[in-house]
Amino acid sequence: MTSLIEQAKQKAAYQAVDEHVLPTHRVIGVGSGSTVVHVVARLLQRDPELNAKTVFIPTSFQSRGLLLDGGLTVGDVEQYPDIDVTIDGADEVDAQLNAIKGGGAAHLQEKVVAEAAKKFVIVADYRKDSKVLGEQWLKGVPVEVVPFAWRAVLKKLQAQGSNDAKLRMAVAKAGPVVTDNGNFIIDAPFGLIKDPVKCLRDIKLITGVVEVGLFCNMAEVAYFGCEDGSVTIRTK
Ligand SMILES: O=C[C@H](O)[C@H](O)[C@H](O)COP(=O)(O)O
Repeated sequence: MTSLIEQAKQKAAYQAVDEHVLPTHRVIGVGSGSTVVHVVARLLQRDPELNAKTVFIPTSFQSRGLLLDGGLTVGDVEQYPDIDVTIDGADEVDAQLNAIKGGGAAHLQEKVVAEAAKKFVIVADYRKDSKVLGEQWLKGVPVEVVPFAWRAVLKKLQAQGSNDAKLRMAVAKAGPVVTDNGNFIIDAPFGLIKDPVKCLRDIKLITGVVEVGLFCNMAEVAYFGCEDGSVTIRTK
């Protein structure tokens, strides 16, 4: 039995692929996380001849694996800096389509692949749908940092008001989470983030920060799978 949450993720992902991945598209960005599993599943249901003419740009070790396991052709942004559309999950999305991402520590590559796309589409379940960031995602803003700078960055984040900022620790490994890019992650809660652009700028200006998991003014549309089986679409 698929859970309500899994069904919601699947509905949102399938509808977003159906409405935004067009037969004319040749380069598709694919985000990371558990909702994106359904995005790839839907891509694999397309006409195999169409998929054979398309290159898919992953955003993490995880999404690269999903694409390769499906027999799809993968590329990178160095080869394909012009992407037709990128579809990705999110940890939380506000009323203006700003998003927190990086719960899986993949937001650096995700942001590059989203910004390289003509259109950025978010897919999520109902738990991620908020008016203001910080309402439901309480773990904080994921901040990727250069390892040697982590303690200095942590102190700056605390000085910016994130008293509970913490280095993200690994689960099945002693020590910190190490990202696909060889960096560390600090999770920095800021309570309700009423001005995500300012929060993003302030954090990004700390030397040693590689990327911030705040995606502001990037998404054109978000698909939320709801508990009742419907899909809510929010556009800019
Ligand atoms: O780093 C991970 C990504 O930003 C994911 O897209 C985000 O955490 C959402 O993942 P999920 O679909 O598993 O909730």
